[in-house]
Amino acid sequence: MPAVSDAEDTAVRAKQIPEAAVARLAVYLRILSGLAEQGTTAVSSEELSAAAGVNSAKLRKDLSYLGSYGTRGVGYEVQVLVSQIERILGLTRQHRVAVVGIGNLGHALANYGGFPGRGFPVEALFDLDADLIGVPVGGLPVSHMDDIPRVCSEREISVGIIATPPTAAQSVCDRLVAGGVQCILNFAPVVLQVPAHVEVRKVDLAVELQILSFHVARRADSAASAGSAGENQGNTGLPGTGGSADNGSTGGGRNGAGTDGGLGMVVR
Ligand SMILES: NC(=O)c1ccc[n+]([C@@H]2O[C@H](COP(=O)([O-])OP(=O)(O)OC[C@H]3O[C@@H](n4cnc5c(N)ncnc54)[C@H](O)[C@@H]3O)[C@@H](O)[C@H]2O)c1
Repeated sequence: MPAVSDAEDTAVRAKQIPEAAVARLAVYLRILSGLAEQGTTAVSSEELSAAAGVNSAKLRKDLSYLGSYGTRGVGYEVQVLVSQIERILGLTRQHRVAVVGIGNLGHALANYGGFPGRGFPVEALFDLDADLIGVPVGGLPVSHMDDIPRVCSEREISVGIIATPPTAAQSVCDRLVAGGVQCILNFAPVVLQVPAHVEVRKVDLAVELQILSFHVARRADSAASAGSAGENQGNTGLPGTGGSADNGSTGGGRNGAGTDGGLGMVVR
């Protein structure tokens, strides 16, 4: 039987990982990278799960998708885990990013210094406002949106961030795809049509707020019903049942690595 290569093994494992676990792996990676920078060489599942805000059983399950089970009494080797997560998330190479729509949000994204260190250098900015073209934002001059296909192709951009009004988003998306962009992060509140080989993630902050609202309402309802049950049953004032440990979607502590890994992302 032919030997299975590392790349094939990673591809097989990657297919088995649920979307929610992928988001949590990104959170573990951020924590582990911080530990590695501090010179920490090993971490226990309890330490890592507490830092990520998930329970340790879920953490161990997530890491088992990588084939990583840790060593009893020692825990996980930080650097090994970093490499495994980077490989499964496809972070062993840089992903060049273009931001389209350099308004309020686009300015913030272009000026944010946290992307390059995580493997996502911002290499191109686009808008159609004549006052913005050629003006540097975050050290990079803004190009005209008509140049998206050419510039993205020349600079080998693989991720496009759309921060335009919703009416412009599809035409911007089409230009990004024409320029060879394979992943699109869409902040505009609109559903995009893309070819099958292109991945889209939609960031809808209003949806996130509505989910938070749902949990606050559910907590209040649970507290009210626990209160009335307490009155009826001579309850001694034990805490109500409101607010499960989950964040209401697919796992993680309320403040920790839930579906969106704390990134506020929702799949289109
Ligand atoms: N600002 C926020 O906090 C926020 C939060 C959530 C979602 N959003 C969404 O993000 C998007 C951007 O929001 P904003 O507040 O930055 O808007 P904005 O109006 O400040 O900026 C939009 C920018 O897009 C440019 N633009 C318009 N048409 C374009 C085109 N065809 N090609 C290239 N650029 C084009 C405009 O010139 C402008 O510079 C909107 O869809 C908004 O709904 C914004």
